[in-house]
Amino acid sequence: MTLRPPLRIPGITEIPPSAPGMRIGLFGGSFNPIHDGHLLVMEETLRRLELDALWVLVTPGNPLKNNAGLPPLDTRVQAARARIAHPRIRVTGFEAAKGFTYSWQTIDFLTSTLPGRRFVWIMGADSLANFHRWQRWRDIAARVPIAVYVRPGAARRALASRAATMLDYAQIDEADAAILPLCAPPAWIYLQGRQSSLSSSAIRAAKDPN
Ligand SMILES: Nc1ncnc2c1ncn2[C@@H]1O[C@H](COP(=O)(O)OP(=O)(O)OP(=O)(O)O)[C@@H](O)[C@H]1O
Ligand SMILES: O=C(O)c1ccc[n+]([C@@H]2O[C@H](COP(=O)([O-])O)[C@@H](O)[C@H]2O)c1
Repeated sequence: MTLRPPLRIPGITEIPPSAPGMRIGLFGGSFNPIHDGHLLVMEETLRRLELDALWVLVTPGNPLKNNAGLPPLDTRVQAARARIAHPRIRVTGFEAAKGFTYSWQTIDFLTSTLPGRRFVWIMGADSLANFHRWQRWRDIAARVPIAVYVRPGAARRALASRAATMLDYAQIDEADAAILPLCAPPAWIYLQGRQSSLSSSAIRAAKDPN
């Protein structure tokens, strides 16, 4: 297992409270910076998957991205908290405290140490398009249901992707979104709905055109 040096920051890297039976969405991201597209995905998945909680997992660094220039974890966590005013959403950087690099590590840890929770991994359609490049992506799909939210410009690539094709048999109907957290994995859903064309990279480029 690849580990980073653990980074514990009080108030930033704790795991949110939970109880058996809770339906908990896990929404990982760099959030550099957080924007309304992220908030849209959170609102829609909370409502349509009938989640009790949504944990925003601010990553210490996406292993497939060049993370030079990525602001510190606590800066991104605090900025996300400042933008989110929802009683069921918690923002945490706990992956850093565990030294995790890959999402399978996070999912393996949460599902084994917090039994009985109904975890669902949430991602935008652009992430599904690259999901087959994630380390142990098949293990992730075998461990938790996955909700994919539509993103402008990514739909075709996402639905034709290697992961979507290989998991075709496990896709459930959009109308059944509310039962996704109860489904035995592999199970995934593609959610259409309100869309946002915002991206963190466009926001960064607008701020610093050089
Ligand atoms: N506008 C959007 N619509 C749907 N999903 C989104 C949108 N923006 C981000 N996401 C999803 O949110 C998660 C976190 O994304 P991330 O923090 O990398 O933002 P980003 O805007 O994609 O950043 P960047 O442009 O730097 O790649 C990912 O699963 C991504 O697919
Ligand atoms: O585990 C992997 O191999 C992996 C590869 C790419 C992205 N991820 C995770 O996907 C989430 C979205 O990342 P990002 O940078 O697109 O916001 C975040 O939680 C990353 O850690 C995970």
